[in-house]
Amino acid sequence: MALDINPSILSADFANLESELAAISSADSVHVDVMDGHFVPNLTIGPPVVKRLAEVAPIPLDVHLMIERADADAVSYAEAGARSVTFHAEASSAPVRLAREIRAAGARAAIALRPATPIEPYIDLLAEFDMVLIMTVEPGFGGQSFLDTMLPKIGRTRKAVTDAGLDVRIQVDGGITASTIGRAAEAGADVFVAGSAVYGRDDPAAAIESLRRAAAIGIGLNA
Ligand SMILES: O=C(CO)[C@H](O)[C@H](O)COP(=O)(O)O
Ligand SMILES: [Fe+2]
Repeated sequence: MALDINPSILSADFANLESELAAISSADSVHVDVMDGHFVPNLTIGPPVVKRLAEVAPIPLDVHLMIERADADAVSYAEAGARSVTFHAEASSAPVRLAREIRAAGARAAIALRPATPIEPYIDLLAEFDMVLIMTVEPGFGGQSFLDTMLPKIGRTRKAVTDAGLDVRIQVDGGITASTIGRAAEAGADVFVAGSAVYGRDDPAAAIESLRRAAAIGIGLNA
């Protein structure tokens, strides 16, 4: 099973994003947190900045939308060049239609669940998605502690994906460090977002490698 490490630029230096992207070129994708100040109490960037990031990034963009107007605005991030566009289940009134629109615009579609949102209502929709994001903190800010209480939900999601024979990635986001990533991998996650555990370190490339090793150990591989 491939294990992807996606550093979050939420913890990067926003005045030097091009060099911050170059520093994580050994990662699988760069995680871009889009916040609108309504769905979450924080405000970041929008489509024009995402478009420029896609033009200069050495690796693909994994865009995580924490926006209220997901149904209206998500497609513009696919058009801006994101490889994958993740919208929140709580923000969409028509998640199947929106996933199809994102895919039709050329990106992968993913659905995110806040900690209090169960996976069960979405199990029958999984074939419409390329990835599910299980939030392991309340969305809005970097640097929070990993919620171990999300491990059973990761496990139930892995079981549903396996039982249905689907090729759907399971991403975790929030509080991922070399100490927590193994538990998330063991529970069934295979795409790991890490902000402060990469950009909060002196050597982001070394931090990515130690996350890779710890994730592999979590699923019993000797990396
Ligand atoms: O979506 C997010 C917050 O809502 C971020 O991607 C996440 O918090 C990354 O930061 P850290 O690894 O420091 O927890
Ligand atoms: Fe995120």
